[in-house]
Amino acid sequence: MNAVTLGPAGTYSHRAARAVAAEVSFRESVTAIVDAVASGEFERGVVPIENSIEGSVSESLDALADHDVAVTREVVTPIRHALLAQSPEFELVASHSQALAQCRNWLEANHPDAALEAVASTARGVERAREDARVAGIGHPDNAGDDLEILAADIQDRTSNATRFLVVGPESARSDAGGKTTLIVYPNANYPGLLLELLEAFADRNLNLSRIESRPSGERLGDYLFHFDVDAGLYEDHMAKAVEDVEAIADKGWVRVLGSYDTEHVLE
Ligand SMILES: O=C(O)C(=O)C[C@]1(C(=O)O)C=C[C@@H](O)C=C1
Repeated sequence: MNAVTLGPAGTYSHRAARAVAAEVSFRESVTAIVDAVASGEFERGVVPIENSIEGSVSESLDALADHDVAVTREVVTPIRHALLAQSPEFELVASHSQALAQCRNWLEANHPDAALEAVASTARGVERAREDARVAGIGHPDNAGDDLEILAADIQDRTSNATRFLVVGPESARSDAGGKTTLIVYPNANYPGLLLELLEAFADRNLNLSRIESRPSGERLGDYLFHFDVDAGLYEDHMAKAVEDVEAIADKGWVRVLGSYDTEHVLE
Protein backbone atom coordinates (compact mmCIF):
# COMPACT_ATOMS: atom_id res chain seq x y z
CA MET A 1 0.00 0.00 0.00
CA ASN A 2 1.40 3.46 -0.87
CA ALA A 3 0.51 6.54 1.19
CA VAL A 4 1.04 10.29 0.94
CA THR A 5 1.47 12.60 3.90
CA LEU A 6 2.89 15.94 5.04
CA GLY A 7 6.60 16.29 4.23
CA PRO A 8 9.47 16.48 4.00
CA ALA A 9 10.57 13.24 5.71
CA GLY A 10 10.68 13.43 9.50
CA THR A 11 7.29 15.03 10.22
CA TYR A 12 4.99 13.57 12.86
CA SER A 13 2.61 12.78 9.99
CA HIS A 14 5.42 10.71 8.42
CA ARG A 15 5.79 8.77 11.70
CA ALA A 16 2.04 8.09 11.75
CA ALA A 17 2.01 7.11 8.04
CA ARG A 18 4.79 4.56 8.53
CA ALA A 19 2.41 2.64 10.77
CA VAL A 20 -0.06 2.11 7.91
CA ALA A 21 2.00 2.02 4.70
CA ALA A 22 5.29 0.51 3.54
CA GLU A 23 5.90 3.28 1.03
CA VAL A 24 5.38 6.94 2.01
CA SER A 25 5.49 9.98 -0.32
CA PHE A 26 5.16 13.63 0.63
CA ARG A 27 3.19 16.79 -0.15
CA GLU A 28 3.55 20.19 1.49
CA SER A 29 -0.10 20.76 2.44
CA VAL A 30 -3.00 18.76 3.84
CA THR A 31 -5.24 19.86 0.98
CA ALA A 32 -2.70 18.54 -1.57
CA ILE A 33 -2.67 15.18 0.29
CA VAL A 34 -6.46 14.78 0.24
CA ASP A 35 -6.50 15.91 -3.43
CA ALA A 36 -3.90 13.27 -4.32
CA VAL A 37 -6.05 10.51 -2.76
CA ALA A 38 -9.33 11.76 -4.25
CA SER A 39 -7.75 11.82 -7.72
CA GLY A 40 -6.49 8.22 -7.37
CA GLU A 41 -2.79 9.13 -7.37
CA PHE A 42 -2.28 7.44 -3.97
CA GLU A 43 -4.14 4.63 -2.20
CA ARG A 44 -4.02 6.32 1.21
CA GLY A 45 -3.31 9.74 2.73
CA VAL A 46 -2.51 10.53 6.36
CA VAL A 47 -3.61 13.92 7.73
CA PRO A 48 -3.48 15.43 11.24
CA ILE A 49 -6.99 16.20 12.47
CA GLU A 50 -6.80 17.17 16.13
CA ASN A 51 -4.24 17.87 18.86
CA SER A 52 -4.80 17.59 22.59
CA ILE A 53 -3.35 21.07 23.29
CA GLU A 54 -4.17 23.10 20.19
CA GLY A 55 -7.43 21.49 19.01
CA SER A 56 -8.59 20.95 15.45
CA VAL A 57 -6.49 21.27 12.33
CA SER A 58 -9.01 23.31 10.34
CA GLU A 59 -7.31 22.80 6.97
CA SER A 60 -7.85 19.03 7.40
CA LEU A 61 -11.51 19.43 8.38
CA ASP A 62 -12.14 21.64 5.33
CA ALA A 63 -10.26 19.33 2.95
CA LEU A 64 -12.39 16.36 4.13
CA ALA A 65 -15.58 18.36 3.61
CA ASP A 66 -14.53 19.32 0.07
CA HIS A 67 -13.49 15.90 -1.30
CA ASP A 68 -15.17 12.55 -1.90
CA VAL A 69 -12.93 10.37 0.26
CA ALA A 70 -13.33 7.77 3.01
CA VAL A 71 -11.69 7.46 6.43
CA THR A 72 -10.22 3.98 6.85
CA ARG A 73 -8.45 4.28 10.21
CA GLU A 74 -7.28 6.72 12.84
CA VAL A 75 -3.79 6.84 14.31
CA VAL A 76 -3.13 8.49 17.69
CA THR A 77 0.44 9.31 18.62
CA PRO A 78 2.19 11.22 21.41
CA ILE A 79 3.92 14.42 20.31
CA ARG A 80 7.16 15.25 22.11
CA HIS A 81 8.89 18.29 20.66
CA ALA A 82 12.58 19.20 20.77
CA LEU A 83 14.35 22.47 19.91
CA LEU A 84 17.04 21.79 17.29
CA ALA A 85 19.72 24.19 16.00
CA GLN A 86 23.37 24.41 14.97
CA SER A 87 24.17 26.20 18.26
CA PRO A 88 22.37 28.02 21.11
CA GLU A 89 23.02 31.33 19.26
CA PHE A 90 19.82 31.41 17.16
CA GLU A 91 17.48 34.33 16.51
CA LEU A 92 14.41 32.73 14.97
CA VAL A 93 12.34 29.59 15.64
CA ALA A 94 10.73 27.93 12.58
CA SER A 95 8.10 25.19 12.80
CA HIS A 96 4.56 24.20 11.88
CA SER A 97 2.00 26.62 13.36
CA GLN A 98 0.51 23.78 15.46
CA ALA A 99 3.93 22.96 16.95
CA LEU A 100 4.69 26.64 17.69
CA ALA A 101 1.30 26.88 19.43
CA GLN A 102 1.90 23.67 21.43
CA CYS A 103 5.17 25.19 22.79
CA ARG A 104 3.92 28.79 23.16
CA ASN A 105 4.48 29.12 26.94
CA TRP A 106 7.85 27.36 26.87
CA LEU A 107 9.08 29.67 24.08
CA GLU A 108 7.78 32.76 25.89
CA ALA A 109 9.52 31.71 29.14
CA ASN A 110 12.83 30.53 27.62
CA HIS A 111 13.31 32.50 24.38
CA PRO A 112 11.14 35.61 24.67
CA ASP A 113 13.24 37.52 22.11
CA ALA A 114 13.28 34.87 19.38
CA ALA A 115 11.18 35.62 16.30
CA LEU A 116 8.72 32.88 15.29
CA GLU A 117 8.16 31.68 11.73
CA ALA A 118 5.37 29.29 10.69
CA VAL A 119 6.45 26.91 7.93
CA ALA A 120 4.71 24.00 6.14
CA SER A 121 5.77 21.33 8.68
CA THR A 122 8.04 20.65 11.65
CA ALA A 123 10.53 18.86 9.35
CA ARG A 124 10.60 21.90 7.05
CA GLY A 125 11.50 24.04 10.12
CA VAL A 126 14.34 21.65 10.99
CA GLU A 127 15.58 21.92 7.38
CA ARG A 128 15.63 25.71 7.78
CA ALA A 129 17.79 25.24 10.91
CA ARG A 130 20.14 22.93 9.02
CA GLU A 131 20.61 25.56 6.28
CA ASP A 132 20.87 28.65 8.48
CA ALA A 133 22.72 29.03 11.82
CA ARG A 134 20.35 31.84 12.86
CA VAL A 135 17.37 29.47 12.81
CA ALA A 136 16.19 26.82 15.32
CA GLY A 137 13.51 24.27 14.43
CA ILE A 138 10.92 22.55 16.62
CA GLY A 139 10.30 18.91 15.73
CA HIS A 140 10.85 15.30 16.69
CA PRO A 141 14.36 14.85 18.21
CA ASP A 142 15.20 12.11 15.66
CA ASN A 143 15.54 14.90 13.07
CA ALA A 144 18.75 16.21 14.69
CA GLY A 145 21.07 13.95 12.65
CA ASP A 146 24.81 14.58 13.01
CA ASP A 147 24.75 18.31 12.38
CA LEU A 148 22.13 19.74 14.75
CA GLU A 149 22.16 19.99 18.53
CA ILE A 150 19.14 19.09 20.64
CA LEU A 151 19.06 22.31 22.67
CA ALA A 152 16.01 21.25 24.72
CA ALA A 153 13.71 18.22 24.75
CA ASP A 154 10.07 17.79 25.77
CA ILE A 155 9.28 21.47 25.30
CA GLN A 156 5.52 21.07 24.67
CA ASP A 157 3.46 23.05 27.19
CA ARG A 158 1.81 19.95 28.66
CA THR A 159 3.40 16.60 29.27
CA SER A 160 0.43 14.93 27.66
CA ASN A 161 0.51 16.08 24.02
CA ALA A 162 -1.09 13.79 21.47
CA THR A 163 -2.28 14.20 17.89
CA ARG A 164 -4.96 12.24 16.08
CA PHE A 165 -4.38 11.51 12.40
CA LEU A 166 -6.97 10.20 9.95
CA VAL A 167 -6.04 7.76 7.21
CA VAL A 168 -8.04 8.64 4.10
CA GLY A 169 -8.70 6.46 1.07
CA PRO A 170 -10.88 6.66 -2.06
CA GLU A 171 -14.67 6.52 -1.62
CA SER A 172 -14.54 2.83 -2.65
CA ALA A 173 -12.57 2.11 0.57
CA ARG A 174 -15.47 3.25 2.75
CA SER A 175 -16.38 0.56 5.26
CA ASP A 176 -19.25 -0.08 7.68
CA ALA A 177 -16.92 -2.06 9.95
CA GLY A 178 -15.14 -0.36 12.83
CA GLY A 179 -15.80 1.09 16.26
CA LYS A 180 -15.97 4.76 15.18
CA THR A 181 -17.72 6.66 12.42
CA THR A 182 -17.08 10.13 10.98
CA LEU A 183 -19.71 12.14 9.15
CA ILE A 184 -19.95 15.71 7.91
CA VAL A 185 -23.34 17.40 7.78
CA TYR A 186 -24.31 20.55 5.93
CA PRO A 187 -27.94 21.29 6.88
CA ASN A 188 -28.18 24.41 4.64
CA ALA A 189 -30.82 25.64 7.10
CA ASN A 190 -30.92 27.79 10.21
CA TYR A 191 -33.75 27.58 12.75
CA PRO A 192 -34.02 27.28 16.54
CA GLY A 193 -33.30 23.72 17.65
CA LEU A 194 -31.62 22.53 14.42
CA LEU A 195 -28.42 21.47 16.19
CA LEU A 196 -30.47 19.92 19.01
CA GLU A 197 -32.37 17.80 16.44
CA LEU A 198 -29.09 16.58 14.97
CA LEU A 199 -27.74 15.72 18.42
CA GLU A 200 -30.96 13.92 19.38
CA ALA A 201 -30.56 11.56 16.42
CA PHE A 202 -27.56 10.17 18.35
CA ALA A 203 -28.58 10.82 21.98
CA ASP A 204 -32.00 9.12 21.61
CA ARG A 205 -30.18 5.95 20.55
CA ASN A 206 -27.62 6.16 23.34
CA LEU A 207 -24.83 6.81 20.80
CA ASN A 208 -21.84 8.66 22.21
CA LEU A 209 -20.32 11.52 20.20
CA SER A 210 -16.57 11.74 20.72
CA ARG A 211 -16.21 15.01 18.79
CA ILE A 212 -18.32 17.69 17.20
CA GLU A 213 -16.84 20.65 15.32
CA SER A 214 -18.54 23.39 13.40
CA ARG A 215 -16.82 25.00 10.42
CA PRO A 216 -18.01 27.90 8.28
CA SER A 217 -19.68 26.59 5.11
CA GLY A 218 -18.07 29.34 3.04
CA GLU A 219 -21.51 30.09 1.54
CA ARG A 220 -22.50 32.99 3.82
CA LEU A 221 -21.64 34.43 7.25
CA GLY A 222 -23.19 32.43 10.11
CA ASP A 223 -23.75 29.31 7.94
CA TYR A 224 -22.02 26.17 9.21
CA LEU A 225 -21.31 22.55 8.54
CA PHE A 226 -20.78 20.07 11.36
CA HIS A 227 -18.20 17.30 11.74
CA PHE A 228 -19.35 14.41 13.96
CA ASP A 229 -17.32 11.48 15.31
CA VAL A 230 -19.50 8.76 16.84
CA ASP A 231 -18.38 5.85 19.01
CA ALA A 232 -20.22 3.25 16.92
CA GLY A 233 -19.89 1.53 13.54
CA LEU A 234 -22.28 1.85 10.59
CA TYR A 235 -22.77 -1.93 10.76
CA GLU A 236 -24.76 -1.30 13.97
CA ASP A 237 -28.46 -0.87 13.33
CA HIS A 238 -28.99 2.08 15.66
CA MET A 239 -26.05 3.92 14.04
CA ALA A 240 -27.40 3.36 10.52
CA LYS A 241 -30.82 4.65 11.72
CA ALA A 242 -29.19 7.75 13.28
CA VAL A 243 -27.57 8.53 9.90
CA GLU A 244 -30.99 8.16 8.18
CA ASP A 245 -32.47 10.69 10.66
CA VAL A 246 -29.58 13.10 10.09
CA GLU A 247 -30.04 12.80 6.31
CA ALA A 248 -33.73 13.66 6.69
CA ILE A 249 -32.92 16.71 8.87
CA ALA A 250 -30.29 17.89 6.36
CA ASP A 251 -32.45 17.28 3.26
CA LYS A 252 -31.85 20.85 2.02
CA GLY A 253 -28.08 20.34 2.25
CA TRP A 254 -25.91 17.23 2.23
CA VAL A 255 -24.42 14.53 4.47
CA ARG A 256 -21.03 12.98 3.76
CA VAL A 257 -20.54 9.67 5.57
CA LEU A 258 -16.79 9.04 5.61
CA GLY A 259 -17.17 5.53 7.00
CA SER A 260 -16.36 3.43 10.04
CA TYR A 261 -12.85 2.59 11.19
CA ASP A 262 -10.71 1.47 14.13
CA THR A 263 -8.02 3.26 16.12
CA GLU A 264 -4.32 2.46 16.23
CA HIS A 265 -2.02 3.88 18.91
CA VAL A 266 1.51 4.47 17.68
CA LEU A 267 4.11 5.18 20.34
CA GLU A 268 7.29 5.73 18.35
O1 LIG B 1 4.53 19.27 10.98
C1 LIG B 1 4.41 18.07 11.28
O2 LIG B 1 5.33 17.36 11.70
C2 LIG B 1 3.09 17.46 11.13
O3 LIG B 1 3.01 16.28 10.90
C3 LIG B 1 1.86 18.34 11.32
C4 LIG B 1 1.39 18.42 12.77
C5 LIG B 1 -0.04 19.08 12.83
O4 LIG B 1 -0.51 19.67 11.87
O5 LIG B 1 -0.66 19.00 13.91
C6 LIG B 1 1.27 17.06 13.32
C7 LIG B 1 1.51 16.78 14.62
C8 LIG B 1 1.87 17.84 15.58
O6 LIG B 1 0.67 18.17 16.24
C9 LIG B 1 2.43 19.04 14.93
C10 LIG B 1 2.28 19.26 13.59
